[in-house]
Amino acid sequence: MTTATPASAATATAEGAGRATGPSAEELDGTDPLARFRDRFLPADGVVAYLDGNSLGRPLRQTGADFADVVAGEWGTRLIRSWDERWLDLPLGLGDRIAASTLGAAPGQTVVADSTTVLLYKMMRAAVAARPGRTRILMDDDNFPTDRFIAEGIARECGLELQWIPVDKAAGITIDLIDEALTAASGEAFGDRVALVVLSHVSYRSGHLADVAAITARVHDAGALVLWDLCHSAGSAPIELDAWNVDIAVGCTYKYLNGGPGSPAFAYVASALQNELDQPIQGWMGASDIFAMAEGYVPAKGMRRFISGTPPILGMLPMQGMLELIEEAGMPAIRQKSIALTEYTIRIVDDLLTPFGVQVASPRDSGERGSHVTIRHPRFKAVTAELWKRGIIPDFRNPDGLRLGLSPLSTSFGEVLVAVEAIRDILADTESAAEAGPGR
Ligand SMILES: Cc1ncc(COP(=O)(O)O)c(C=O)c1O
Ligand SMILES: Nc1c(O)cccc1C(=O)C[C@H](N)C(=O)O
Repeated sequence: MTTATPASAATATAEGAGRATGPSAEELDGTDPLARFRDRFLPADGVVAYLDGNSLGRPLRQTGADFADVVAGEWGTRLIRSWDERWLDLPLGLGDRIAASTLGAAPGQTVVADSTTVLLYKMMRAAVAARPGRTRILMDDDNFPTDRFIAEGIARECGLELQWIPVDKAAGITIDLIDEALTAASGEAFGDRVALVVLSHVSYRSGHLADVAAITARVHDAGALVLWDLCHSAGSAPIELDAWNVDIAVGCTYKYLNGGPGSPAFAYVASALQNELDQPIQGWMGASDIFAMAEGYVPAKGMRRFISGTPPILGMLPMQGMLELIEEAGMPAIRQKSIALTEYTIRIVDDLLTPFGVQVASPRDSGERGSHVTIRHPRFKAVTAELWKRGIIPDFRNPDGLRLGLSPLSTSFGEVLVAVEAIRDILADTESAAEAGPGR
């Protein structure tokens, strides 16, 4: 049976908390201009607080019906004709829609295809080949494992060096760190050994938000290309790829774009660079004339060349519903809600959890923070397991980080309060159990 939605269940317990330093969860939910969107998501049985939309966004209520329509219509009735009628254009059409609503990018520069990992490989491999003679890839040492592993593989495959940028886990990636790394990679001119720099816009661990425009400009001063991983920012933080002069970006669609488990990723390549990049997985769907069945691969002009095989059309369905919500709400309002959620989270963590020795690992300045707040405590692995039993779902990241993921369109302030109060109670219980000693 489906119980109350997380938002309403959580709001009921919000009374009073946090009043000393700011509005309560109940007041914040009551005045939230985006509150109406919460009801557009499917309620989850037994879940009282879902704070993991930065790993897997929630499904929309409409998603089941959208699938049924496609199965009966485009697939079931139009059958193979749907490729000509809509599907062949979908990777680029949907890419343009993501670009307009969330990436600050003009049409013709974004494609939806493959997993994030595969697109990262294709883009990194193409980028290093476009800077012949340069021998290094630079990447921060706290980047997400898949980014690191792909770069390690490409370095091995192409005989390049992978130079790690050592990041301060709290301060994230800064312009000073980039300057130091590029200086260390200089031969005759600033950073002239570097082919490609790969960074994440929002750190999956700390939630630190990088200054993309400034860092990109610095990388360009060195004559290198930059690839930004947007997994943790697309749909939750403002992005202006064209204005920031970004070369290449890749992001997933199952977090804040709510595309569902394994939904295909997107890649952006600035127009001026597209025909210079040769991607390594040369499949027929990226060829200049798909149905010519010709001998020899000739890449399509523009973004189509980054497609390899048949695109996962069904996997592109749920995100289309979510893009409608994002278009309706607008990214400025989404960012405002994200900031309000993370500020409230930090306020009540300070109020309720610092007495237990919990530390905030995310930046305290909202201008430097994405949409999740990571808090640290040595007992958080066990605390997370207990929270999950109670229907409160954040996630744990080694060695001691509990991530509170706040999805602006689906998370309520009440959910945050319920979670933080539960963390306090569990820490208090385990502390008193420890004091009582063994045998209790
Ligand atoms: C920064 C970042 N890059 C990449 C990925 C994942 O890649 P894939 O979608 O291929 O699993 C994630 C999350 O899973 C991520 O957080
Ligand atoms: N992509 C994931 C998956 O397939 C299973 C479990 C979790 C994930 C995640 O998204 C992890 C996430 N990117 C992270 O930031 O840790």
